[in-house]
Amino acid sequence: MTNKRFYHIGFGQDDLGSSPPKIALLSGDPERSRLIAQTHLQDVRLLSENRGLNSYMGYLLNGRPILSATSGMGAPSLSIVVNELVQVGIQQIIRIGTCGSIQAYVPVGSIVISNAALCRQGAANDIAPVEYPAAADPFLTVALVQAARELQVEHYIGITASVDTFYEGQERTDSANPNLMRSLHGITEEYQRLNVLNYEMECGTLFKMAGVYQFAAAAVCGVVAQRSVAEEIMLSQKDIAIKNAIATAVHAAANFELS
Ligand SMILES: O=P(O)(O)O[C@H]1O[C@H](CO)[C@@H](O)[C@H]1O
Ligand SMILES: O=c1cc[nH]c(=O)[nH]1
Repeated sequence: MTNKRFYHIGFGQDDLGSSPPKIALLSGDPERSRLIAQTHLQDVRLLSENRGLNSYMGYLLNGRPILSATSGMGAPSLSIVVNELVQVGIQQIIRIGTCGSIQAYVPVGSIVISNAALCRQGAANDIAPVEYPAAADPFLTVALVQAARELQVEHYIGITASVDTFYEGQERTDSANPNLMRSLHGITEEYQRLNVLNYEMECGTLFKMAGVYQFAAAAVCGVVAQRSVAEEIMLSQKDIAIKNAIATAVHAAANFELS
């Protein structure tokens, strides 16, 4: 054990006690990390609030120790947090995110469980070659699917497009930049035809890191936008989408057989 406190996440192994967690729930939004800790964990302890990367330690109902941590938005921030989480002993990471559906049959409010990612992310290229697969851990992913079934949460399993920008990279034109590069015009339709389910901004890099670092990663995202209809976030259904994603991930984390 080392008492090193990691520069970005703001805590170290010594802060995790004698039975440290091996599994982490990782949200983009610090408010989501707090919500998870407050509503789903027992004996919660705030570990750090450094740079908005809030981290909490607590216990699931079955007594399993767990972290609720924050990646921030996008792959560069996620890559720093994940690197440091692995250094404090984390071996399984479930990303709990939000996403935009690009398939008409995947509605707002439902969840997407990613079995792999189309990784169009610069940070991932510092970790592995562009051709390196961005694949979710099959066992952790099955645990998510099982959890969604048991909780009767409407869920879809498939490929997620992970990109670096919310606006240009996801072909949004109703923004400060209406001048999309030619290469991005029609990209959403192309992905639809390739059976990609959704857009978000972290899974691809997370999955590649898992392959290289040898930890298990999976992802569940609540659908908060329906891109076949509109560019906007459907705020009226954001809370239910997130609630569904959190409940599914927490259930899976409790039932997953730890190595
Ligand atoms: O809700 P989170 O987990 O942040 O995930 C999604 O939301 C952010 C964009 O709004 C990006 O980080 C994207 O991946
Ligand atoms: O459309 C969306 C919604 C959430 N997160 C994204 O990256 N895109």
